Amino acid sequence: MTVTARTPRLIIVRHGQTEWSKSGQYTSYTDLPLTDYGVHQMRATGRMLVGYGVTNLVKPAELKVIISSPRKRALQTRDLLLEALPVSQKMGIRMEVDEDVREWEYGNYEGMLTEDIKAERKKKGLKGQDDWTIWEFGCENGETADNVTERVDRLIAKIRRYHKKALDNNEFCDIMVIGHGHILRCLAARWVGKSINTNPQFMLDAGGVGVLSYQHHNIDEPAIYLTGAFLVPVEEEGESL
Ligand SMILES: O=C(COP(=O)(O)O)[C@@H](O)[C@H](O)[C@H](O)[C@H](O)COP(=O)(O)O
Repeated sequence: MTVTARTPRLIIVRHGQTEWSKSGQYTSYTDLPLTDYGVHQMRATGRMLVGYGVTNLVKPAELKVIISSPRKRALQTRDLLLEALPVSQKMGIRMEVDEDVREWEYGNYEGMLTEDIKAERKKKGLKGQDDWTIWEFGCENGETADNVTERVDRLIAKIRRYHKKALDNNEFCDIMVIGHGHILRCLAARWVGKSINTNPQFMLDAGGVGVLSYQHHNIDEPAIYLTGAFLVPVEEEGESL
């Protein structure tokens, strides 16, 4: 009997807590490490996320690629997520670092809080004072929504190539992207073809995990999982527990 491999998934992980994710300061290129709590968070998340236990979301052999932001907080998160796995299981995972996963470039707003950005814009008489959002107005001397859309779409195209190959060959293919608050919310929006020029209204705390996939086992029907049923996939019904 041929087993149908589970529909490919994209696991998105925002890095664990940093001093600035805690305070709400915008952090793009500033290369902060995780706080002690952030380290604890991602170790605990790793034990839940990857392994061969019945409650693990991702089985190491099915995790084909991890694509990380080049920032220290993302790479540290990746290492902590995999820390409990034996080397032999880590070796089968392709590790990539991709500039397209770096955080939205905040330009003048690096290190600032939302309320300070609004005050600054008011002082300068810029559009979007009380109602500034990064989605609509972007950042002074930083990236616009269009800039970010271009690189997120390039990233999605790469992921879809891996996923399509797996679907064509009936192979399992989970991919994990480890990045940042804004870039991953953009990724989720673009995954289902939505514009990011308006706030996509997704929440993703530091240390948060989300799952994107495809409906009906069809690469042309990308979708976002709303529930945790992926923890006990129906495909595993026949497996001994
Ligand atoms: O800097 C951010 C994300 O980068 P990272 O910590 O590397 O994931 C932002 O998301 C900030 O955390 C920002 O302060 C936050 O988005 C506040 O937004 P809002 O609640 O809409 O004012």
